[in-house]
Amino acid sequence: MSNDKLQTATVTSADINDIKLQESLAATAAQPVKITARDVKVFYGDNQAIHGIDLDVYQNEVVAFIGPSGCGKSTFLRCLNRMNDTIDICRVTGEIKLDDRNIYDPTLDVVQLRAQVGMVFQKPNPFPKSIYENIAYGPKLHGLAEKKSDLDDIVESSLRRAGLWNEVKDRLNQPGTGLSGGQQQRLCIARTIAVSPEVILMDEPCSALDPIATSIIEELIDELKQNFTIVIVTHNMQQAARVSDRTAFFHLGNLIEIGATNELFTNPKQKRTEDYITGRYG
Ligand SMILES: Nc1ncnc2c1ncn2[C@@H]1O[C@H](COP(=O)(O)OP(=O)(O)OP(=O)(O)O)[C@@H](O)[C@H]1O
Repeated sequence: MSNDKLQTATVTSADINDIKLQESLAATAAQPVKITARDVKVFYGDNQAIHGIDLDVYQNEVVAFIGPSGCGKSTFLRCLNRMNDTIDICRVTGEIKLDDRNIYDPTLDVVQLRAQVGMVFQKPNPFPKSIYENIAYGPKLHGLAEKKSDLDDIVESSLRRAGLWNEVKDRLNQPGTGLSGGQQQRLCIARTIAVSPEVILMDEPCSALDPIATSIIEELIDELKQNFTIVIVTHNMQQAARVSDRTAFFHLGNLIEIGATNELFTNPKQKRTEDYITGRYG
């Protein structure tokens, strides 16, 4: 929480200037809706963590979720690929659609959904396998490669797209866990990309990384949005300002405001948003 406070007070005009607002707004408006969430509520046992959220995510945009600790950012993010299913006491109501498909449809294949809507976690979590196998595992599971050469191609292209190929091409058989933290996180991004997702969810993907590794991931996010829709939870408002087209501010399980990132940071519509971004609470 104190971390929040440190970071909230210092979104500078330089950060804001980094945002290509006009481009991103035009791009966003022109894109179809990829994810539709309506009246989403989440309960952990008797405790309601999310209170009826409505939100659209457009194709090929980057949306950042910000808000104080415990406001429900991760909980809502995990709804988008049914990761909350893995928590016994968690119950989700409302409707979430990926394109036109209700992802809570009981006949839906959840493993397939999580390939379509991949996830990168706070702490890099490579499998205890080689770099090659970390990437190849998903495509093998989903039957995406018929021959070894197809698999090799997927491994190479995924590592290239995650900006890691040149650093690991000569050590593909070494353990993924032997890479640096930033490299491990890019390996996890490559692993996500390898099964051809449409959406990538990132839950504080840089919080365990140093500033250099963080800036590499942020640049990568900018490239990935050419091909993917990205939703990122971040505690770091400068990061939200740098990487996202739109920002959603959450508070106490409610979505208070969502808008173009520089609008939200420079001219928030809600008092609670303003108080948060100016560091009045964290
Ligand atoms: N597995 C769980 N079991 C029970 N309650 C949970 C669980 N995960 C989250 N919660 C509760 O749900 C609420 C929202 O938590 P969540 O982690 O989604 O917030 P957050 O905004 O992502 O927080 P942070 O920024 O600290 O990660 C909190 O009250 C939290 O205690």
